[in-house]
Amino acid sequence: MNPAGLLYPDDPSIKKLHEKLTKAAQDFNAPDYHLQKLLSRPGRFSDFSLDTDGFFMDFSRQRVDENALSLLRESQRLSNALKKFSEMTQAEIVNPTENRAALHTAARGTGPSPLLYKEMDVKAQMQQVNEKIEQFCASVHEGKICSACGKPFTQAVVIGIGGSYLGCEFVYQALAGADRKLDLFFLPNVDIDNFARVIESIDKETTLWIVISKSYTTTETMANLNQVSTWLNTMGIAPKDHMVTITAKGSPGDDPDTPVLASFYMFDFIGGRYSVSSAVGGLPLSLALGYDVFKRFLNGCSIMDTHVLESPEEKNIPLTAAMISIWNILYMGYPAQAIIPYTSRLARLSPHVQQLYMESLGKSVSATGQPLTQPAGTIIFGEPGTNAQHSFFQLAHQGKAFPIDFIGVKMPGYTGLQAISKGVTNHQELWANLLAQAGALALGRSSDDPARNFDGNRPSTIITIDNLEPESVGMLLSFYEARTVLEGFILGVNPFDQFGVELGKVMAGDIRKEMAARNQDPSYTFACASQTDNFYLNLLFNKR
Ligand SMILES: O=P(O)(O)OC[C@H]1O[C@H](O)[C@H](O)[C@@H](O)[C@@H]1O
Repeated sequence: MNPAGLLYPDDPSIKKLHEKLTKAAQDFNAPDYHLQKLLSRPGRFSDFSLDTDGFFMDFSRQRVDENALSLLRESQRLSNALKKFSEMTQAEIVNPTENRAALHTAARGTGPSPLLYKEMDVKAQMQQVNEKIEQFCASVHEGKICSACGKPFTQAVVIGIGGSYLGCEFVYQALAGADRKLDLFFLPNVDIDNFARVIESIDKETTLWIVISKSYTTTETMANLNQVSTWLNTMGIAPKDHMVTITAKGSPGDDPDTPVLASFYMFDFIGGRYSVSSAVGGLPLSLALGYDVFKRFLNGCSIMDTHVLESPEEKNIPLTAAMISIWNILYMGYPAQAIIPYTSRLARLSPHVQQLYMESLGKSVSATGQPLTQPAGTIIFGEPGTNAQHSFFQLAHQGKAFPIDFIGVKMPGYTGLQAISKGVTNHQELWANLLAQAGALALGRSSDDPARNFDGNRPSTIITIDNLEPESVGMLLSFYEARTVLEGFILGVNPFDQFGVELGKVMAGDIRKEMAARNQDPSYTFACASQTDNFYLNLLFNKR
């Protein structure tokens, strides 16, 4: 696989293109390139918006023009990004540092059938897992599988962290309406107050615990598993009667000698942050919302995957979003990107994309280990609108500028009684604000009073989806996944490894040993800890 990309220009044509893009960005310093001017050009809106199957993206308020876009498309071609995306769906090794394929797209049926990888029929294996999920959930919903005291399960708690919870939590919050079958809670953090909050919210007699960990070695998840098991035992409930596991084949959790109600496989060729369409999302979402809802969600993901595979460059929505993101980071110099969904049901989208994007693209070397010309990635953050407007939008309008993805939903989830305030419904008020913010950021407004002056020229994209049905949410999730992967391929980095998270874990292990030694021997003085750690360990143990 050719790893060359904009940040690893191991190719004279890419080097040259990088220079052209740098020069093209300089044009935007001229007054004629202010968004006020760009937006008044005929055809700006229609030429700078795309749609597919109810998913609409308007990038007319991004600081790009045809010249910049055509250069960015060249970067796609020189790095073979779309070709690599297609190879990814066909089980090619796109994760070279771990010598693995990345087959999250196969989990929703995208790619050839049969799809062979390391002598395994990937889709058939996934189908088996999904059938098991369907049967298990039906038995729980019918009360055939029930709690130790014979009552039906009414709640479930996911014990998992990072990719083993964030995507699932996002989709659950997006889709959970009044007709949910079970309430879902999440226990990601090793923080004991996370545990305390969960047990305050559940009925211990009717709660199913879902342990999700690909490696089954993640410290936080294992500590929480131990905490929950110890707690259940003291309540007289055998953990095995209230627990299921989702883990990789051959992990320490894939152990027939430690029985649980049921266990489901996740696969090593699907990374945690890409895993919500596997059993990681499949089991909790099917328990909470029904297996049919999960299938419809997968269908939405697949519609977007197919759009990426089949659309030409100029019509390809995730590709265009990836190119604009690269443009904003590398050439326009913006320090961060915000995701602002105008619906509280998408409140956990930005935390999910934070992991998806920052863990995938926060790299300092190319896919083959060569130093990059500059570190890759950017900071992603976000809150739902209009809340965000009343918190950090001052900075967006007059302080350091950053591009924003505004996300609007045509139909809200709640369709009951809607009061009218100032002549509009709450949902319409939400939309009035979304449109106003994108307009105000782009156009600005001049004032003689410098404190009240708005320069404008601040970029944003508006994305709209039809509703909060599973298909629409699936398309949104898959859009951000594809955007992230394509961005990685264009830059020349590996979007599927995450070695950057390891050092902190190793150092936590050393500190943990110091703590354990003190727990064993109260006179132990943290002999092996650094001067600084010594201070904090004394603080913790002496509770000063
Ligand atoms: O599923 P697990 O093996 O428990 O991993 C959970 C998470 O922890 C790791 O540190 C990684 O940073 C994440 O990518 C991963 O999703």
